[in-house]
Amino acid sequence: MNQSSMNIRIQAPSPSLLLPRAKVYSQGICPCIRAQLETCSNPNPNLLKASIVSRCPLGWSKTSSVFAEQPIKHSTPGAVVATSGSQETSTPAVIGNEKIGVLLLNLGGPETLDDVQPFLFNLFADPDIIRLPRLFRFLQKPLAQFISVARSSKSKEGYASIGGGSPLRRITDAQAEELRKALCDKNVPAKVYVGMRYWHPFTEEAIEQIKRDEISKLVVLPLYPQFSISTSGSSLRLLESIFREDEYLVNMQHTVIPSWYQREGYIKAMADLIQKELENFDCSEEVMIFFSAHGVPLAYVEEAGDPYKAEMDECVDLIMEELEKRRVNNAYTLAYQSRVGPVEWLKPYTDDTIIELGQKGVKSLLAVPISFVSEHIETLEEMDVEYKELALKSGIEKWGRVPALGCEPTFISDLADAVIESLPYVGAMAVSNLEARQSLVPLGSVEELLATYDSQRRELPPPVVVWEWGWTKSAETWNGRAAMLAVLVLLVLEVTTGEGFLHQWGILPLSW
Ligand SMILES: C=CC1=C(C)c2cc3[nH]c(cc4nc(cc5[nH]c(cc1n2)c(C)c5CCC(=O)O)C(CCC(=O)O)=C4C)c(C)c3C=C
Ligand SMILES: [Fe+2]
Repeated sequence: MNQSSMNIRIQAPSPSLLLPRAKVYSQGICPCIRAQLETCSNPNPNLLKASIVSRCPLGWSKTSSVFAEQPIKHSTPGAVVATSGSQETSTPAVIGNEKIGVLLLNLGGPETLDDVQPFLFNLFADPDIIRLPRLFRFLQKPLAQFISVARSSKSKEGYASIGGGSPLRRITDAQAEELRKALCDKNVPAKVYVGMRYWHPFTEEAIEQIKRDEISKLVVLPLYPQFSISTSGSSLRLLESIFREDEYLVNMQHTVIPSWYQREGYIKAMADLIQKELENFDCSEEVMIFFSAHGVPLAYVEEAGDPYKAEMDECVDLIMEELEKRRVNNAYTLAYQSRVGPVEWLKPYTDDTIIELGQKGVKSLLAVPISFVSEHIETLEEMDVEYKELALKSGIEKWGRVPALGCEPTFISDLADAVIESLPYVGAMAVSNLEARQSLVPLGSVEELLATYDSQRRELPPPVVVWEWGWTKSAETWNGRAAMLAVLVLLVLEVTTGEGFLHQWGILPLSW
């Protein structure tokens, strides 16, 4: 299922989070569809706009006109009453009667080595990372405990080598502050919050602060350029469950930006970084530009319909088009890194590709981390140490790496524009008045979005070792499941008691 097919689904609004489609506000409206829209009787023209724009045969892209027809009612320059400061202390930003908030969603990372195992537990306890068959959902936490304990020594080594913890919180906080300043400069004072999925500050903590600050309009912005069920999808699902159960939140005006990899500012910022890094090579035109994205298990894409790969391919094409406009015509390739466990992940794998490129005689490689906008363990350790070493062993003579975007000003300014452009789309989950509901455009929901990609929410082949022993498609029988259950119970007992026949026989893996 690709992005276009997602957009053409026009459904009755469900009482849920409101999702403007990223393409609507990033690409504007092309002349060839304007006529169609004018005659369109669809009650929710923005969804139609989005679908047509994404397939526009003219390849027409961004103009600033798309929202000119729908002025931001609450954004009155000069009506600024207060600006925001840090998450804990400041007065929320107010425009007119509205207090605007932006919630940045991210993964989170362990800040110390002691945090590594509980962080991994949170990650593996997420049903969007390991989705168990309904019958075995009760095993999610014991299994997460088992895997996190088994994997933590390997992970700790990685975090130790990058200074004893993840830099993610520090960088995300800095991005939040820069975004706040950029919004303020654009006359949209807002308070910016950080909500992490697996470590502090948890999404729940950010939401509590948002309530304390009495934010009245919230823009939810996952810090992942491309959408994946396992990243933005997981955070949005969590957020939706929090919203559904909370009287204040259910009535709060909000909107979500599900992905933004195609925004002009982001693409230009990536192209700037690549161009700058190419200058460090003697023969820059001979350098292979090597995009390396975090992988996901293949089943996410092939069975659950995760748009991640399609969005990644499109993102790389857009960056290369931008570079070509600047007369940078280097060869390029895309591969996927950081797989966990033995199931098949998106291919080609980064390590295999590096070896192949070396065999083909490529001498200079510029690695570009593409799925994430901060430095993290997988750029600082996996790319800068492991892949560099592999490349040099494989015959590549010169290795370079593009830094992650971090607080790069063009990028932050574009995020601020994305927030501002989404403001006309805010609406509440629980709008009882039908007329009011229809004025909220476009109406969508996390459920709708996820359902489009991940319609039956089937179990996914989990990315960890345990599953290889039996929870494969062919083993979806009662017998297979019963056998797995027995194995799992034994494993859980082994981990919790530290004793058992697997330890005695040396069968229990030492690391994951
Ligand atoms: C777009 C980015 C990411 C996708 C997609 C993603 C999927 C995914 N990840 C795991 C397992 C692990 N991820 C870990 C760390 C980690 N993952 C991402 C991003 C994506 N993950 C980031 C930025 C980080 C690093 C955070 C930091 O601390 O700096 C880890 C822990 C590290 C390790 O032990 O290797 C695991 C485990 C799965 C299974 C998955 C898809 C199903
Ligand atoms: Fe990951």
